[in-house]
Amino acid sequence: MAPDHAPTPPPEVACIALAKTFPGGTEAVRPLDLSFAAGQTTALVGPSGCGKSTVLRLVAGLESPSAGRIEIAGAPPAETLRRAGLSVAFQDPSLLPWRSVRGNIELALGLARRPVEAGEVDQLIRLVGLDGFAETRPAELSGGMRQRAAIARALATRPGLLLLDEPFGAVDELTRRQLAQDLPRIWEARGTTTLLVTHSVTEAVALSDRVIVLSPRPAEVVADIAIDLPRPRPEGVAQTDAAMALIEQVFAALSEGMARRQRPLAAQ
Ligand SMILES: Nc1ncnc2c1ncn2[C@@H]1O[C@H](COP(=O)(O)OP(=O)(O)OP(=O)(O)O)[C@@H](O)[C@H]1O
Repeated sequence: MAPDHAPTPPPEVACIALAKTFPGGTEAVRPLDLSFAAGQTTALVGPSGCGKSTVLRLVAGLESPSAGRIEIAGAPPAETLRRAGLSVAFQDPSLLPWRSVRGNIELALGLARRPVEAGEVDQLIRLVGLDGFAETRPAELSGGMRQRAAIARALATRPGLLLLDEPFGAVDELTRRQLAQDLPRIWEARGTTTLLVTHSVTEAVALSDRVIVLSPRPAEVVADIAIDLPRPRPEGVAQTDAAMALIEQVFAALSEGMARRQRPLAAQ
C-alpha cells in the first residue's frame, strides 16, 4: 500500500446525474453528466451565476448534491479529501489569518503528511511572485497577493486533482499573464487533473485541453470543445490563428447558450 504522504495519481472525475438546488429554491445545476479525463486540464466557462462555482464546490466536496453524485477515481470527494488528493484555490482564499504565507503553506503540507524538500516552499512562493512576503500574514497582503498565496498552497501538496476558481481574478493584467504562463507548467509537468473556472475565454483556451461551455442557470452543457494546441503552450499561444478560431468557437457557444435560455421553455 502507498504511504499516506505519497502524491495521489491524477484521477478521472465523473459527475453522474449531478444536480444542485439550494435550500432557498435556486436551481444551480440541472442533472449533469460529465467526466474529466485523468491528467487533463478542463475549463468551465459560462455566464455569471450559471453555476460554474457550484459544480467546482460539489467536486471539492464543499457542497453536497441534491441528486446524483461525483466520483473521483471511483470514490466520493470526501474520500479524496481525506487522502489529501485534491486541492482548491478559490476566489475567496481561505488562508488562516494568524499564519504567514509560509505558515499557511507548511500547514497544508503537514495536513497532507507530505515531507517538504529543502527550498520547495520558497520556490513556490517565488513562482507566484510573493518573494519577500513569506513571513507576512494575509491581512497585510492585497487581495491578489492572497489569491497567489492560496495557489502556492494548493500546488504545494502535489494533489492529483487541482480545482481552480478564477485563480487569477484579483490579479493585475501583467501578473495574470505571467502566472498564466508559469503556473500551468507545474501542473502539466505533474500530469495533474485540473478543473478551472474562468471568465476569460482567452485564458480558458490558452490553458486547457478542453473547454466546456455552460448555459445560463441552471447550467447545461452547450458545447464541449477540444483544445488541440501544442503542449507545453508556447508564449503568445492565444494570438495564434488556431487559438483565435477556438476562442471564436467558445464565444459562439456562449451566445448560443444565452439564446437558448431566452427562447420560451416550450420551444426548447
Ligand atoms: N450557498 C448558496 N445558497 C443559495 N444560492 C446559492 C449559493 N451559492 C450559489 N447560489 C446561487 O446559485 C447560482 C449559481 O452560483 P455560482 O456561484 O455557482 O455561479 P457562477 O457561474 O460561478 O457565477 P460567477 O461566474 O458570477 O462566479 C446563483 O444564482 C447563486 O446565487
